[in-house]
Amino acid sequence: MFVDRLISSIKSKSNSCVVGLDPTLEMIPEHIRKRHIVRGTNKEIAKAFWEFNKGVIDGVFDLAPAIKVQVAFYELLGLDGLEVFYKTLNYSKEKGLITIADVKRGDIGSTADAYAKAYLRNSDIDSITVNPYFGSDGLNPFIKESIENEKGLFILVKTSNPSSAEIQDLKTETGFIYEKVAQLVSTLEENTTGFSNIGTVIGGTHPEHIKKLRSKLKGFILVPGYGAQGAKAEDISHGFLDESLGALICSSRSITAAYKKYGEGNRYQRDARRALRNMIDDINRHAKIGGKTKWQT
Ligand SMILES: O=C(O)c1cc(=O)[nH]c(=O)n1[C@@H]1O[C@H](COP(=O)(O)O)[C@@H](O)[C@H]1O
Repeated sequence: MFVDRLISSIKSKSNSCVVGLDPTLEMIPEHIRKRHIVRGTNKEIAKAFWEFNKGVIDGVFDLAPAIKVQVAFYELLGLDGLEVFYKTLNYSKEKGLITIADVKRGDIGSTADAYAKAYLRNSDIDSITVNPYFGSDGLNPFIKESIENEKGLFILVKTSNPSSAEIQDLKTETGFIYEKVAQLVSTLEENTTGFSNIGTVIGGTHPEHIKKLRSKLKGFILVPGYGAQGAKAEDISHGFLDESLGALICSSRSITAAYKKYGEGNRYQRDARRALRNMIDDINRHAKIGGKTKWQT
């Protein structure tokens, strides 16, 4: 089961922090840009992204339990970028990391079925993010493929961005829209004992939402927003249950571009590692259960 693999990775690394690999040209250190980019073609930029990603993975794989790769940054470079997307997932798997392909897919049943098969039958992908806006017939193909392939899902419930309230916080007669989504997810999880393979996404920028929903959800909550978007460890702590499990805290730019804060581009691996260590210490200090911190780092 996906969730067993995830928990085992979290326990072996003693933390729940996820590194996001969302490269942009501006993020790539000078020495890597110089090596690959002459004319600025997609092929050249893709080569630079690959060297950068590989370097970050080499710098953090023994600390982080999981990696999240957001597909948009690779789609931007067409086929050359997509090749790097899949190579990055493959290399992360080789390094023993749980992989989250952040693809945020969702559609009518037949199309959702194709999306679900495309990602959940890929052996380098352990889990994906899913958009629930199509309702249960759009979600069912993802559930089916996740069960058949023992993969995980993270379904968007309350996103981290400021305007998420425009739709997700709208009130219906029987509750807020985000609550309806959480309810729908919990019906999909009905028959599970322990943690479910079907998780959710709730932004760390919305601690009250995490607090309100944690006990109603059986899966892990993927919590983006720590670092660049301003979510704090204390905000996120509501996502943890017994044994400091239940939340996966994700940060992308604050880890991969840490060298811009700490020092030189040619030390980006060391600086990504340092930023991740700081994040782990900070999150673990707040992952308290009954006043006790489970993990000492
Ligand atoms: O599903 C996600 O990962 C996600 C959901 C959400 O509500 N907010 C959010 O920021 N994300 C993703 O999390 C990452 C955040 O990146 P940083 O702000 O650089 O840490 C990006 O890949 C976003 O696409």
